Amino acid sequence: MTAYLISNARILGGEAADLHLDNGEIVAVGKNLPKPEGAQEIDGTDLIALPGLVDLHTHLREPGREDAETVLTGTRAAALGGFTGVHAMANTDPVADTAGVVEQVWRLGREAGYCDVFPVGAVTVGLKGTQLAELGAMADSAARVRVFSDDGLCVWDAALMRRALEYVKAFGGVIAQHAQEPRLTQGAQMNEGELSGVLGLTGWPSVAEESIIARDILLNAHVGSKLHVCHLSTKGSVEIVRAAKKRGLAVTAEVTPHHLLLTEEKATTYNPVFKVNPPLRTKEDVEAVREGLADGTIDIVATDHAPHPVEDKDCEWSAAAFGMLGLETALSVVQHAMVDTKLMTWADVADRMSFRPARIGQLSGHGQPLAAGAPANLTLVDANATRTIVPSETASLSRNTPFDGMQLPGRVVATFLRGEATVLDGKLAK
Ligand SMILES: NC(=O)N[C@@H](CC(=O)O)C(=O)O
Ligand SMILES: [Zn+2]
Ligand SMILES: [Zn+2]
Repeated sequence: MTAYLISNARILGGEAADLHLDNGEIVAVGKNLPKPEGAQEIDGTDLIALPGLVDLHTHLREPGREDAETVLTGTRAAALGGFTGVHAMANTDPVADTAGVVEQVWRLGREAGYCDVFPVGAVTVGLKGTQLAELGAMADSAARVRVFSDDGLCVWDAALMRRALEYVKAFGGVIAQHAQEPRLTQGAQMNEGELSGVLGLTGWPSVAEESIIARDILLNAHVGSKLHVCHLSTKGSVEIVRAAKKRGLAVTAEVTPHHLLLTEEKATTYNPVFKVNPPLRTKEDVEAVREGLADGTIDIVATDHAPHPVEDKDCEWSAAAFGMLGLETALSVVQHAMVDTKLMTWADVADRMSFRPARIGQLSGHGQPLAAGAPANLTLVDANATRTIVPSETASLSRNTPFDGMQLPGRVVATFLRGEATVLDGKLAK
């Protein structure tokens, strides 16, 4: 295995230091480290060293929709985005609701070798919302599942949600809820408001999200388990989570890069690339989720990378699939929305995109400080670079990025997974 000496990189955007990687670990971090024999040198001057990013919410589509994405292509996109660990959502075909399927996804990740893949287990059999899946068997499998979600669909039955929370408590698992009251969002196409009226698209009220979040926080307080809120998107949701945390109630929450940057006005284009679940909201909501992420009310950024093939997006708005790509643009969007606006530091970025998601996912080898003895999972970022997003340049099998043509700051220069380069010079290294 190649050893690396990365010289003069700014650790978490702070002071510059050298990093010596060997045998899958960070051997040393310090000033003027001697060059170890045979080590490959990387000039880290002006680059920021971050712990390998961890995504709690990725759709890799395999098994079942290999026309949209595979574990291989999705983890290549992840590595290019600076990630060393991704949680693969369960809404595949077959659904990841058994030990067999989660082990298959986990193994495909190991074989691909670009990024560790941590399968999320379905909460209910077939995502049907009626019967609990084999949560314990998935937890005990080789994939060691700790995060469970019916994402794409809400576990709307309160009794079932309660039982799921109770069940995972035994092994410290977490239920990640896609908070969407289904009766309030029937046929919904975009955010509910003045604009949805003007455009003639069925609206998706904020309260459909907020009512489930409030209910689940109370349910979880009753059970004493772990609740995580997926892709929170409204000002009201931020306020509910903030109030709950103030009361000492256990809840964690995520926001996507696109909800930190884009607003419902994108729907005026009628271009379904902007159609997503939950929908893009208002400027006021964007400000609130930014503030919530900055003050720690929202724990993490999660991409909700949701690849869809051209035929599911190249159609009229109401017929198109919900979802956007996110892995390769996440860090740039967060830099643009949060760092360049001075709302967060790079240390905060490390916290929200690596330390905390790893903690919520209960990963031992990821989300650790860049210090001697830690697994060498890290990424080097050139924050001074700018790039124009070109859909055809993605490593993903799909092209549905909402940032097409946008100029965004920052570029991932290198990514290391247990000391092995997955990305070098901004390109896949293997
Ligand atoms: N976010 C989306 O719009 N779509 C996701 C499902 C989801 O995250 O709810 C998908 O699987 O395509
Ligand atoms: Zn979802
Ligand atoms: Zn999702």
